Amino acid sequence: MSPESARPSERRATAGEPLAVSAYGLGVTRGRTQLLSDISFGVPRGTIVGLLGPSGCGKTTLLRCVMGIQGGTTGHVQVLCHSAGAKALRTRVGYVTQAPSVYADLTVLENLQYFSAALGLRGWRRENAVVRVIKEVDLAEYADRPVKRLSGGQYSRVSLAVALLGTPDLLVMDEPTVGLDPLVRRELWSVFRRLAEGGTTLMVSSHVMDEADRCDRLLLMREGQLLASCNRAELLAHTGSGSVEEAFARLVPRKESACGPARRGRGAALGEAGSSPLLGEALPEPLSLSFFPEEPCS
Ligand SMILES: Nc1ncnc2c1ncn2[C@@H]1O[C@H](COP(=O)(O)OP(=O)(O)OP(=O)(O)O)[C@@H](O)[C@H]1O
Repeated sequence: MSPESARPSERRATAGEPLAVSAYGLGVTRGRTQLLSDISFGVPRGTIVGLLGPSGCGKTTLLRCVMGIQGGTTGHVQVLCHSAGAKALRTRVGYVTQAPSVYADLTVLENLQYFSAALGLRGWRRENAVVRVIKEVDLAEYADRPVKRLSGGQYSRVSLAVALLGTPDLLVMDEPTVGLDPLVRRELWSVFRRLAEGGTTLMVSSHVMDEADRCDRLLLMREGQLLASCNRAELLAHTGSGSVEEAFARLVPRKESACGPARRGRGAALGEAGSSPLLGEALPEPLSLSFFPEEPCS
């Protein structure tokens, strides 16, 4: 895998192209706790969007909303022109959860055959899908090895291979690189970039801010709220920062965005400045840049 292939393209969506994911006024309440508040953003197709924020800020909850499996939600989430969780999305959206979702006692091949059968693939379609995903994640030489005898990075690639079986248009990944060493992380990001170049849209969560360098666009979160929705260059320019980590720190205490008011309207992050559900402190207006005219889904 070439390191060059892992470079973000800063790709921008073509005007008029429907977004892969759009969220408007998304909120999540569990019991008396508000986990997400008034989150709005758009994900252009064929891009890698990094969902970044500290542990516990709500990344998993937000990704579960995109998958349509989160309870207690308000607002709207559209995925590939369907409501999140719609039956039509089953083979079009892949989900890599934080917890391992493959069988440790089975080999790579057996896992892939099992999950492709569960997807309804039969005969040559199943065989083709298995061969394709093994190639996509570079696991051919480990195909006959039980998953429990793989390294952390190889294990993550098996989960990714399972998510790719249905040829998803959107891949949602919850901290896929957590706990992996820098070289393995780099390899995985090369796989993500290759997938994006092939047209797949990727939403990848991480609490490691330097992973932002690998993404086309960023969603920065804190305390259940969206701080920013823009690309890395815009974020750095508008906060006058040298790194995403510094930009994040600068955004948190601000009451107003230095780049002017966040845009409002379709496709913009619409969150209101207000009270943090978890800390009770005021959070700033979200920084919301470079939004695209969205073609309505027909
Ligand atoms: N069912 C629930 N009821 C109440 N609170 C919950 C529930 N599920 C999660 N939470 C809380 O919601 C907050 C957001 O959790 P979430 O798992 O989405 O965060 P995260 O950013 O993905 O964290 P991490 O990076 O550690 O995985 C946390 O404070 C968590 O304790």
